[in-house]
Amino acid sequence: MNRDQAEARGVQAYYPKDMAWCYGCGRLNEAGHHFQTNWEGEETVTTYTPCSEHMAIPGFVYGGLIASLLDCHSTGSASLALYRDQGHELGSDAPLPRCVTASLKVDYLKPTPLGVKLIARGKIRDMNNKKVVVESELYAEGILCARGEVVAVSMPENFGK
Ligand SMILES: CCCCCCCCCCCC(=O)SCCNC(=O)CCNC(=O)[C@H](O)C(C)(C)COP(=O)(O)OP(=O)(O)OC[C@H]1O[C@@H](n2cnc3c(N)ncnc32)[C@H](O)[C@@H]1OP(=O)(O)O
Repeated sequence: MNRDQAEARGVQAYYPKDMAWCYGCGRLNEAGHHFQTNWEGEETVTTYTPCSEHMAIPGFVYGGLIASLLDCHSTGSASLALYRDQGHELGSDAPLPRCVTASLKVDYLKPTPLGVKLIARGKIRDMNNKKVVVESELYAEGILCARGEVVAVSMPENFGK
């Protein structure tokens, strides 16, 4: 895969197979959302168009879907940020940093309409070699509908053990 293809596909296209099953962003999870996150300048961006099954109230998106989008957008952003900090860009051979969610906060500011493209835009607010704080805004048709803050932490070798 070359650099242009990498930018089109997002960081999740590079997660190793055993890490590609997340319901939000795992490319191998057939039932999942397949979110894709990449750089746009100094921001990170993830887009998704919810359909009727993602409904909360007729016409409006379920908040849990928004939280999922901000969650995976942020862990993907954290991987991208640590990777760039290590001097790598998508498409290089070095292994990607693996990040999990330690904390997820969402503020729902306005009802989010169904059936239109949602755009999550993230900024790296704080970072060290094992923790990244990502602040994000979620827009629908140019309207700011939600804000998120995620603390993403490098996945320990003994994760789950
Ligand atoms: C390429 C493949 C990709 C692979 C990607 C995998 C697929 C995508 C995943 C999608 C997202 C998910 O759903 S992930 C699944 C949901 N999340 C989980 O199951 C995580 C469960 N929790 C844990 O395993 C653990 O609590 C960790 C790993 C999150 C933290 O472990 P720890 O042992 O406490 O970490 P520790 O070294 O002490 O802390 C490191 C830094 O993080 C801070 N910190 C720790 N926990 C928190 C917290 N809750 N809120 C705020 N900050 C925290 C500490 O203060 C410290 O900051 P400082 O002193 O350095 O400043």
